[in-house]
This record gives sequence, C-alpha cells and structure tokens, in this order.
Amino acid sequence: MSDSRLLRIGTRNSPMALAQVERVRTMLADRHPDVTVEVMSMSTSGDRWQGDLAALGGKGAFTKEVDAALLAGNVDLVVHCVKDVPGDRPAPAGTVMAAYLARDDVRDCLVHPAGLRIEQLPAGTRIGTSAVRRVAQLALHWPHLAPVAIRGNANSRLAKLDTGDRYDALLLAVSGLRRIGQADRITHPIDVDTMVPAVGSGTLVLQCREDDTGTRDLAASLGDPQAQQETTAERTMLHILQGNCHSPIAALARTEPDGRLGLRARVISLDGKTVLDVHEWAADPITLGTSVAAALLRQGARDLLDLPVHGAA
Ligand SMILES: NCc1[nH]cc(CCC(=O)O)c1CC(=O)O
Repeated sequence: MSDSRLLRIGTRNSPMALAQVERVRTMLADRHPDVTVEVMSMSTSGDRWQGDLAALGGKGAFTKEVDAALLAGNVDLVVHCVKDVPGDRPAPAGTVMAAYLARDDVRDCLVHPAGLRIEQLPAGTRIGTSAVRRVAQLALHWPHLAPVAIRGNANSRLAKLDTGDRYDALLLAVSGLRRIGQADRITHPIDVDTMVPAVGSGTLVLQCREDDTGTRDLAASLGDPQAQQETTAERTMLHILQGNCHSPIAALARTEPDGRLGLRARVISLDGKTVLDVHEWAADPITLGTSVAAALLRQGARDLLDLPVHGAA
C-alpha cells in the first residue's frame, strides 16, 4: 500500500530539537520513502524565558505551544524529549504518545574547559545546572562544588561557559551534546549509579492526535519496544509521586540480559543529606513503576518531595 502523504512535524526551534526531528525524518525516509516530511519549528515559552521555569509551570513550558499546534491540526506529529514532558499531568486530551524511539546514552556528563573529571575539581568550582536532580546529587557526592543556576539550550550554555564569567563547568546530558554535534566537549560521562539519570533520559517520544490513525501507524513503525517498556516503568513511578520540574527524583529502568525489567529510583533532599533509594525488578512495567513508587513513599518520599525548593539551581 502506498504511503504517499505529507507529514507535518512540529518542534521547538532549538538546535537540539531540530536535530531530533532530522533523526525522525531519516527514519521515515528509510521505512516510508513515499512520505514527504515538512518541519514546522516554533519558539516555546520555555525557550524564551530565562528565569526560573517554575514561574512558567515547569517542564510544560517546553511543550505546550507545540502541543497546541498539534491539537489545532497545524502539525501532524510532535517530537519531544521524554525528559521534558511533565510527569505530574496526563498528555493533552486528544493526543497520544504513539512511539518511543530507541534510547540514546542516558548519562549526564561534566563539561570542563580544561578537560577535568568531576573528582578533580577544586572546592568552590562553579557548576552550571538548573536541574534539581543534578543539584541534589552534586550535594550528595561532591558537597564542596558550587551549583550555579543556568538557563537556555545546550548551545547557549556552552557559550556561557566559554565566556568564563559565571561558570567553571557544566552538567549536561551526553545524548543532548551528541545530538547537537558537541560530543567533543564531554570531559567526563558520569556513571549512572553515581549520577542517576532523569526519568525518560535519552528517549524521544512521537506524539500525535488520538484520532489520526494514519499518523499513529507511521509513528508506531518507528517505535522501540524496549524503550517503551523502560519509559513506561519510569513514568509510572514519576506519575504516582506526582513529580515535576522541581522534584529531586532520579530513575533508570533497564532491560536485563535475561529479559527482566529493572527500575532503580532515588529521591534525594536538595542538601544531599537524605537519600531514598529503591531498586526492583518485574515483568510488567506498570507493576514495576507502581511498586517502586510505593516503596519510595513508604520510605518518606512524600515529605521529601513536598519540601519547598527555593532558587533551584
Ligand atoms: N531540558 C533539558 C533537556 N531535556 C532533554 C535533553 C536532552 C537529553 C535527553 O533527551 O535526555 C536536555 C539537555 C540536557 O539535560 O543536557
């Protein structure tokens, strides 16, 4: 059957988001050569706003304009980083997450102009990060380092680091730097047991309208079942904890060689002094995410997550 059709893909206009869309375009060209892709990029409030994201309602600041274009029928498919999709509310009514792409590297990394590793940094080194999860784990492992708030996309953060004014190093995602062709800036990929990643790290999701069966089928043909399972376990846990952009929640689901699904999740106090840590395995991702969330709640995660977060870096 011919696939011949136009597919309009909506995306943020950051270099990383545009690179992510090109990955989808390439995958579609390989699998559905009769599909013509048109990219419609747009600025989001999260990209424009340089203050604290919480003032804009958190992570939704990177998705709401693109979601609105999808619901209005101006685009047919949207590519999001799962990490940027709010975990404390459902997908916009009338849309579905139709496919998760094969997972990229999930690690965070240090970017240091002189090529140092994180354990080599002297006390007081200024680390640019805006992720509460990273700040809490910095405090846990390297309390002598100084997290400093930073906003903007990965390219603008690298430029801010290069001026040398406010930051001595950055914490960023390995996968993000690779997508924008800046992998050579990585000086230390940090192992996932030390710096547990964000929920959905390294994973892209294809979102479309619920009633658009043609686009849903196209998207599903690009999906990776393992990424779907791992993301479902992580986001089930996040949803039950009602995690948001100010939640110091870290998690990583992994498919073991024997096929079992494991989920390791942490809730850390911002000062790094309290760490709740759970690691379980199960066959079903929803059962696994639910069980890990329940275990974290039994350990006191609710009280930890309800603590006010002032001036998150
Ligand atoms: N808003 C930050 C963000 N959201 C998604 C990515 C790319 C990495 C990924 O998909 O996990 C990044 C950049 C970063 O954390 O350095």
